[in-house]
Amino acid sequence: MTGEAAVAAEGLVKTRRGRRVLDGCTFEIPAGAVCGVLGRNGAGKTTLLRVLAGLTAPTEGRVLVRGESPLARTPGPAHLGQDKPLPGGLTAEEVLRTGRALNPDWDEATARRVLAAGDLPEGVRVGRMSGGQRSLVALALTLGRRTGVALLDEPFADLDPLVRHRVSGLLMAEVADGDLTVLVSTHVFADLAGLCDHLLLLARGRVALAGAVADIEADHLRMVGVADDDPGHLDGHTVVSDSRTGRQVSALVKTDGPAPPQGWSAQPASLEEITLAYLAGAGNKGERR
Ligand SMILES: Nc1ncnc2c1ncn2[C@@H]1O[C@H](COP(=O)(O)OP(=O)(O)OP(=O)(O)O)[C@@H](O)[C@H]1O
Repeated sequence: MTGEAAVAAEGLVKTRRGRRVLDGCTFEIPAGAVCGVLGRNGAGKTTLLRVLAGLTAPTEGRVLVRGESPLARTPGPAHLGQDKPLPGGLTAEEVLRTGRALNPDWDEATARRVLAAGDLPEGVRVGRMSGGQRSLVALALTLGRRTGVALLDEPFADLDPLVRHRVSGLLMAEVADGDLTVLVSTHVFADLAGLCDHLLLLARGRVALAGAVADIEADHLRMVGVADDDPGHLDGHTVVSDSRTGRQVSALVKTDGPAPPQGWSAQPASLEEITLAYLAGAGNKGERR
């Protein structure tokens, strides 16, 4: 594990009630990346983001955020949890004032840009806001904390489409402008498309796929051909997931060579196709890879 990555994990295990909910995760995310964290329900995304935020310690292995253990960093990385706790009696303005008072490296301009994405009514207390409006205030409070790494757990879940679009644009601008790395978990593929240049896919607490989106796209193909048996490998290409109609097989493969096998056609696969193939493949072919 190099200290140069913005976020890194090595052999990370987290057990809950004796069960390994993170099971040997190793990955590195470079500075300046926007990394989508994907996985099925219960895959371990929230647990991973909480470990990276320093809110809970690894059971085994270690994580580094900007070269340090998040447990040793004060303040820890900016983290937006799914519960988004906020004092219901404060207005958005008062929440930002509190953020400013508590954080020496407070970034008022960014916090205000996030709030402005939602056209919030003035003077309304957080407790009387809609769910989406409250989420936006929580996101403003999180991104106002200039810690270099933002860990966002389903930040878009209850934002309307226009606010999602604006917040995505704002995140990309923040990353392009400065020294920020973002990890963002979501179940909605459309939230990630265009926003993320890196991907971390978790399946049952393990890293199923990680890396730069461009590399992942370059490394996978959709191959179609005829086969009698389920293909585990196609001339060295590793089958991630396949489906069959009669004898015709359509396989999503991690390509290890330039040419498809004789009689098979190959075409590029979209990131969504690749991700879905890994999610499907992890359920029934995990041992084969
Ligand atoms: N405090 C806890 N005590 C016991 N088990 C827990 C606890 N927190 C999480 N888990 C378990 O850890 C596993 C991973 O949970 P986690 O919330 O990290 O998944 P997730 O990928 O974020 O899921 P979702 O997409 O549904 O939010 C689940 O099986 C969950 O039941």
